[in-house]
Amino acid sequence: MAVTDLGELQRRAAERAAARAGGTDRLRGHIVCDGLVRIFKTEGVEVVALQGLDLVVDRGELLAIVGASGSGKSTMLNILSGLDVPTAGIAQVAGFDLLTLTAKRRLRYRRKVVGFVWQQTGRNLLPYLTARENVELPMSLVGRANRKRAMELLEMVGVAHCAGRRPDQMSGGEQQRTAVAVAVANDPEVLFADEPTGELDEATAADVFGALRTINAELGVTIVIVTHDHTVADQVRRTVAIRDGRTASEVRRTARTGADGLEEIVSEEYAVLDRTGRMQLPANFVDALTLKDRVKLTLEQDHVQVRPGDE
Ligand SMILES: Nc1ncnc2c1ncn2[C@@H]1O[C@H](COP(=O)(O)OP(=O)(O)OP(=O)(O)O)[C@@H](O)[C@H]1O
Repeated sequence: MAVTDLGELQRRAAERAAARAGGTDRLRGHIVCDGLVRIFKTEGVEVVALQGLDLVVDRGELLAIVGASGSGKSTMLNILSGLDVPTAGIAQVAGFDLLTLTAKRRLRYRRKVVGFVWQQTGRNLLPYLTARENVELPMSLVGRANRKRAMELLEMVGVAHCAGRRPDQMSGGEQQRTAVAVAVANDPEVLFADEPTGELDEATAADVFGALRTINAELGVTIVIVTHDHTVADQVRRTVAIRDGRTASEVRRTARTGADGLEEIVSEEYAVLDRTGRMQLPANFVDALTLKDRVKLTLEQDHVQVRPGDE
């Protein structure tokens, strides 16, 4: 799918999301993490996996979260998916407070409010069911099997031709696109995808990202893709980087009309400023000027200047 479609798809996603929410004023903060802390204790040793992570995702957004191995991505996703409970902080998704969920509400949350796509295709699909039956299964779990809808969803993600095939008769990319259809079978408000393209080559991965973008635009589902693959930034409008259990920076891509009248995509890098005014400089900025220990700050009329401190 041409990346220049991104602006149009995002506009459509926002419209659908607003329709679902009952107005544009209710779009803010579909997912909210505030000062999220998760400490693991093993054999007397404490590991701080999340140390005050802040994140706000609006309704209808398609967002990627990137970070190196060990940065806390899985820990965050486990909390947001209701599998784990944070040590401290705020975690809310679609109005559900994930720190105080009862067992009953947790089940409802996991069955109806959120959908998942995992890296391992085996975790997404049952091997002895066809693609269509796989999509129908979560529907029947809530008593709403609907063959026509299952076919529509398979069509939306571009794998209608696989409806009658079992996973072992499909390619890795087709399986993951089917997994996207399964994940939205019960019309969830939020979809979490954990390394959905981790086992695929680049071209096949692009098809899966295309399927996620279409679902985002057509159904207005808020989508969070978690990955260590930085090329995902080319596939979405907003990419948030996590470092050491904190949100460190983000890249936003916006469509602009250039001087030649053609739409162009512009990428801009942002740092996340927390409530106490802390921010982290991107590693490449620090390296480029060999900044260390102390930097000199000057407040200008409309910006803040950061210089090496030893000048
Ligand atoms: N159950 C656990 N017990 C102890 N430490 C843990 C546990 N889960 C995660 N950690 C630690 O927390 C930190 C963050 O881990 P996490 O799995 O969230 O990172 P990640 O970004 O998802 O990495 P990867 O991309 O390799 O999956 C790591 O230092 C990890 O060793």
